[in-house]
Amino acid sequence: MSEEDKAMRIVKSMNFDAAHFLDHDPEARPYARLHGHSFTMEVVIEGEPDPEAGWVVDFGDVGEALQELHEALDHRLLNEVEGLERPTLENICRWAAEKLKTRFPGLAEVRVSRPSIGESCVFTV
Ligand SMILES: Nc1nc2c(c(=O)[nH]1)N=C([C@H](O)[C@H](O)COP(=O)(O)OP(=O)(O)OP(=O)(O)O)CN2
Ligand SMILES: [Zn+2]
Repeated sequence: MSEEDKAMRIVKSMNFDAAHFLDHDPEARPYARLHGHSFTMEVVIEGEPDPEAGWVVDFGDVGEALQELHEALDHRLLNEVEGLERPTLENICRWAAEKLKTRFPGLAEVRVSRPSIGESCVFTV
């Protein structure tokens, strides 16, 4: 593998706690009832490090963008967040990718997990 084939990826994460319900199948599943989780969101940005700065993207800029998402999600009822009416892990990944991809053209993945119950989704953008 040549140097050009090697990709550099940076990862930044944030945690949030939120409530939701998934009521498309209210008869069969307990999660149609309102309940909450602790979530972790990770964003992966790929690119060549800028030769002067030595970084792909400043973690400070990624942190600012994640702080905006944190504000939109933390301690919210996710079903009430615009665009997240069916708040599965899959849809939270897509929602976050839509918010981030213009600002970070190198956005490669969004991962959202519920570490305490071992569930996660990885969206390759
Ligand atoms: N593919 C997906 N499947 C499920 C999702 C999802 O986002 N993507 N989400 C859920 C619910 O959020 C559910 O609350 C997850 O909890 P569960 O797996 O049931 O685990 P818990 O520990 O919270 O539930 P207990 O019943 O207390 O064990 C379901 N599926
Ligand atoms: Zn749930």
